[in-house]
Amino acid sequence: MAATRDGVLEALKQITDPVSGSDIVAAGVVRALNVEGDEVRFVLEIDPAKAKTYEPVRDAAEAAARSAGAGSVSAVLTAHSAKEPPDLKPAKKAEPKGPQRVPGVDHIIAIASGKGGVGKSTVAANIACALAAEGRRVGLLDADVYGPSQPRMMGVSGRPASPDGKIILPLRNHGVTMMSIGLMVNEDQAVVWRGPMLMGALQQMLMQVQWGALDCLIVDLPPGTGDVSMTLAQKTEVDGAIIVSTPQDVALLDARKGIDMFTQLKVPVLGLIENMSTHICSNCGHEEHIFGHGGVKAEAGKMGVPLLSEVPLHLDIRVASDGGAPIVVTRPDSPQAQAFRQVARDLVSRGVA
Ligand SMILES: Nc1ncnc2c1ncn2[C@@H]1O[C@H](COP(=O)(O)OP(=O)(O)OP(=O)(O)O)[C@@H](O)[C@H]1O
Repeated sequence: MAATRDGVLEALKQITDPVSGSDIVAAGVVRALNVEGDEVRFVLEIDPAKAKTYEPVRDAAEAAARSAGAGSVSAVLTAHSAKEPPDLKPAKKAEPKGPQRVPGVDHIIAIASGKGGVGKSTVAANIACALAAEGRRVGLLDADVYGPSQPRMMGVSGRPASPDGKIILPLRNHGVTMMSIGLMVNEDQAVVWRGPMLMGALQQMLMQVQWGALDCLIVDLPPGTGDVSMTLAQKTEVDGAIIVSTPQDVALLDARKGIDMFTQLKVPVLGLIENMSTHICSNCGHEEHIFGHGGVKAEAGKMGVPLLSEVPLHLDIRVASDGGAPIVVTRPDSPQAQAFRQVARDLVSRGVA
């Protein structure tokens, strides 16, 4: 008669496992039982240290299989592995990830301000162009959803192409690769974004724009300490933040809030830039401290952050920005441009850009 799998198993169950005391099937010693016609093969998986003890068990198992109708029996003693069996369950859902790097981008520097109108975008555009002048591969992301001004300042327009509907091709001018939320909406369209839309747009501009290999990506944030700044710091590894402030008391108070926010978000504050520090008359060169002088420096000292630069209020800076080429590009050797170029050199020498 031909052996059956159940018949062989029944016969093997009559043999006691010397280690556990139960039968060798229940003890999990019998593995890979294969019955084909009158040929029976199985493995006895055992602790290798007990091989001698199991010799008679194997003989008994072979005899039992024969008694169940097997013509030829092959019973092999193998060592059970110490390794856990592979876990074939679907992989657990990934834990929420911490801040991520943008592929290809070595450093990210956020340019922030506590309040609007202090010249944050002017500073961002000039620092980006100044870094490019230092030979760095630079990107500029205009994330100022409430008033995207980089297309105007950097002299770019037109909608960015997206050949496959997923990757967005950035634009380029003055040696800077750039992308602005302003290029995705109509220029005069008041952008009323809700929190989740803001975060989605920011993520899209960071991750879906083909930035290429960059030494540094400058992010021009909206003023204040809102959703965009928080999202950027929480989702992306930001190497540092630069806070722009005018010498006015109110601007300084707000700058302090900005510094606190970045400190809480564990983003190093690289320093403060005092913009519109002194007014230099474009006619006679006379210098006037319209908003007072020394306040930002004193505040920076108190907070233990460096004052990176004091940028004067100068007509040329505004005219250049409004004309689509920052002063660092139009008059690179002017003292006004040097105020930005010095910051760029400083960032490069600190290894953050
Ligand atoms: N140092 C400066 N000298 C002369 N004009 C300046 C200077 N800095 C900025 N401006 C001008 O001030 C205006 C506001 O600057 P900018 O748009 O950079 O400010 P912002 O802080 O980015 O404003 P927003 O809050 O709207 O984003 C612009 O017209 C700009 O050209």
